[in-house]
Amino acid sequence: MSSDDAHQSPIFVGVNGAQGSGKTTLVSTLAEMLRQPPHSLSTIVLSIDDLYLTHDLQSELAASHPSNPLIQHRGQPSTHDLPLALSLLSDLQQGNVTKIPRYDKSAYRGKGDRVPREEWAEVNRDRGHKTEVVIFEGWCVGFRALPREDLVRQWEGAVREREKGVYVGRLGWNKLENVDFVNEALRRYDQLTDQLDSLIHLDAEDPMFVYEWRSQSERKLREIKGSGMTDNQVVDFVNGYYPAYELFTSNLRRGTFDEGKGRQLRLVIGRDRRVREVVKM
Ligand SMILES: Nc1ncnc2c1ncn2[C@@H]1O[C@H](COP(=O)(O)OP(=O)(O)OP(=O)(O)O)[C@@H](O)[C@H]1O
Repeated sequence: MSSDDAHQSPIFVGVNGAQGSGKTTLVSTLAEMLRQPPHSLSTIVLSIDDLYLTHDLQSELAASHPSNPLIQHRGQPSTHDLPLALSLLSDLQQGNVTKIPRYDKSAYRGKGDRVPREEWAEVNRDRGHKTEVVIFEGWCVGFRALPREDLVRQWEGAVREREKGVYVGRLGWNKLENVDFVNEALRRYDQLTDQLDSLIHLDAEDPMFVYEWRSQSERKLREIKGSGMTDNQVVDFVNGYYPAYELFTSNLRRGTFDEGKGRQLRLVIGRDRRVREVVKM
């Protein structure tokens, strides 16, 4: 048997957390720990943000659904390149030499575009050091679509709350067909989620923290680089994502995997991003 035949598939660890919840900090620490003795595991970090559609394909998607504000820019399920993601995961699984896509969020004045392939990093070239752990992070990694009747029930509830003036989220401001489009697109992401061996969920005690966290990072950008979103721009920006947190977080809290205990870790974090509770599921 050749050494390639003996290749063992890497372990795929998903990391889900709202924007600004501390995913990058967690995954870089985790990757570094795994690379060091006594583990000494060849570990790569993959972000779903690097798998967004190219600028051209995103523009086509937006133009083909002009009345859906949720998909006019990158972010929601449907705005990632699933065929690219699936072929990448398959290559990693098989230990093939492959390149890791990269996305530049600053291209096209912040609209973003994929970086040319020649600039992607290559992995698995060295037969003796095949990837053993893949950490796959992103704000929607591990999310599962809702059965349509649940989606409709949640959306109707949000609309009723909005009419009574007690509503704090964003879901109820959207048309059902728009959130339905995202939910149906997410169903296709099962092909990615089903390849995960385990998932770490950074679960904000209150998902509304995301507005504050984003404001903090934009304020820092303004200080360092002289440009960054104002607080009002942050509210508009996060509004575009927020319905997904409302829809898909409770499902994730129940567990993303049907089978196998001990595959999911829920870290409940407070406003200061410190862990308040650890739940092994
Ligand atoms: N455990 C923690 N305790 C306190 N602060 C933290 C913790 N983890 C991260 N932070 C801080 O929170 C901020 C956001 O962290 P980070 O960039 O890791 O989040 P993120 O989820 O990757 O954000 P984004 O989705 O916007 O890329 C950073 O300033 C980081 O230093």
